[in-house]
Amino acid sequence: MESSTLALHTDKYQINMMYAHWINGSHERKAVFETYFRKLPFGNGYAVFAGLERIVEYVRGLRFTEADIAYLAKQEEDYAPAFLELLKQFKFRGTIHAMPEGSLVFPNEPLIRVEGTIFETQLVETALLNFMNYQTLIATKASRIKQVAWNDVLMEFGTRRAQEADAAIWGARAAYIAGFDATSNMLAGEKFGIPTKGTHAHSWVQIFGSEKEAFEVYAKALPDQVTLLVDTFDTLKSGVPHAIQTAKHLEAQGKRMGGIRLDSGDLAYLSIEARKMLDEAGLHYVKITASNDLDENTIFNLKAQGAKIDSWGVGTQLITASDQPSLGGVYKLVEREMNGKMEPTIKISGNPEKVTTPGKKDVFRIVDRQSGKAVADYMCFPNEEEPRRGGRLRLFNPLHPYLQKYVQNYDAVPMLVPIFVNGEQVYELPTLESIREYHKQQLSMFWPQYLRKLNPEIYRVNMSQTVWELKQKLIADHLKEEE
Ligand SMILES: Nc1ncnc2c1ncn2[C@@H]1O[C@H](COP(=O)(O)OP(=O)(O)OP(=O)(O)O)[C@@H](O)[C@H]1O
Ligand SMILES: O=P(O)(O)OC[C@H]1O[C@H](OP(=O)(O)OP(=O)(O)O)[C@H](O)[C@@H]1O
Ligand SMILES: O=C(O)c1cccnc1
Repeated sequence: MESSTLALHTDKYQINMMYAHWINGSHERKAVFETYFRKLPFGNGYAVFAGLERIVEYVRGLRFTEADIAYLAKQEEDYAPAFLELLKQFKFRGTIHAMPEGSLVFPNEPLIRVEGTIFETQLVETALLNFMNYQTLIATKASRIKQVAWNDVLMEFGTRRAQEADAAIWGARAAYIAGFDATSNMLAGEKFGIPTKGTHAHSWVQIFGSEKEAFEVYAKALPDQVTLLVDTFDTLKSGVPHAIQTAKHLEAQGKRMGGIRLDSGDLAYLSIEARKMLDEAGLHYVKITASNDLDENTIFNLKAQGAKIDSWGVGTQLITASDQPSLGGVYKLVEREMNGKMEPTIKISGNPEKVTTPGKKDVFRIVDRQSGKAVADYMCFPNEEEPRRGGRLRLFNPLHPYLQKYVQNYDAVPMLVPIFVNGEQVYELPTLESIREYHKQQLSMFWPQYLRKLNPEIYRVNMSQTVWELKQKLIADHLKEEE
């Protein structure tokens, strides 16, 4: 999909608010929004931030086409022609900061910060959340799978089960960021340069008179990359013996068969038996691939059972993040222009978790210089000097003040980097390979207790005393107003 056609990829209420602001004359007022999520997905200890490349493409191409304008005019008679004329001229002129893709990220810290007129900042909310929430979710799921698969080969096979084409393609990219090695989706391969891999389907075997013939024909056509699916009839009695025969024929031509794929039955038992048969035939180099509704739990269990599987094809469970199919990232107003001056703003809620943290904030990752490990993420206002100077920092939990800790001798790594400044893109999009590399480095900066899949330790995300006090003050002001 062309990014320039995405201007209407927004909720109607955004356009209505833009219109009402325009009618009211308030559309040029400045605003600052921050995106964050409140709860980590899958009970994981971290999330893997993804979606920025798509966001950059979207913002760069954000224009209303003639067709968009005509559609809006037809949709709402209320929209005045002069408003539609303004939309025709629309270009995003704001400033965006975001975490780099592949960053490990945590609840309640800004991942993207958008500054600009209320007109433009309101418009982009829906699409930004759509891209960030999906891609971050899939990258996080993929990261959990990578954790259990270690150095085995991981192939993303999800396209047929993905929630439509964009999800398949951007999901394949998110999985690759988090450590998958390849995708079966050729368009994702072409678009992003992700390595592609594939075996063959049951239909390949079924269309021939025999499994043996099917294997031979396939190996003849693709002698340098053949992985044969051995479970169409009977894995151990027919599939593996036929695959061994084909491998021997290839050997006679000086070629090596790549592997076999198991796609049903007890994958632990079958892989152990198949490995024995292959080894006995001297085919130590032939790899075993497994697929069939795999996820991090089945892979972990199969490994615990001693399965002899070298490579995993993972589809449905990954691409649909089936155990938690959405990430609840939100986009909240934290500062507004009032009488020509910027001031913090808060949203109060009956649910304490939903009370926002006012003011435009920076996020620093506090990294202990001695160990090189991350200690906490620290949110403070742009004018707060402490972390920038490397001064002694107090990390405290406002709800449990005795849980405090002082840190010094640290590096404060700014996590929100400038992407657009006054509408100009200032961020050079990294290559996918360097994003993967950066993600690996990120993982190495965390102690294992934050990374483990089951019951991970909670990593600290702290706010400065000043941020906390402002939040309390705005809550108190609000209560006074209510009296
Ligand atoms: N040894 C094992 N331990 C735990 N889970 C396994 C083991 N072997 C296979 N599985 C998983 O169990 C599930 C089996 O699903 P299912 O019963 O649908 O497969 P099947 O009947 O073998 O094959 P088919 O897909 O042809 O129906 C899959 O998710 C598979 O990955
Ligand atoms: O199981 P997933 O993790 O989604 O991996 C992709 C699956 O897609 C293919 O089968 P297909 O879906 O065509 O049929 P099947 O599942 O009935 O074998 C393949 O054989 C895998 O089993
Ligand atoms: O290449 C494969 O084996 C493959 C690709 C997509 C889905 N299932 C299997």
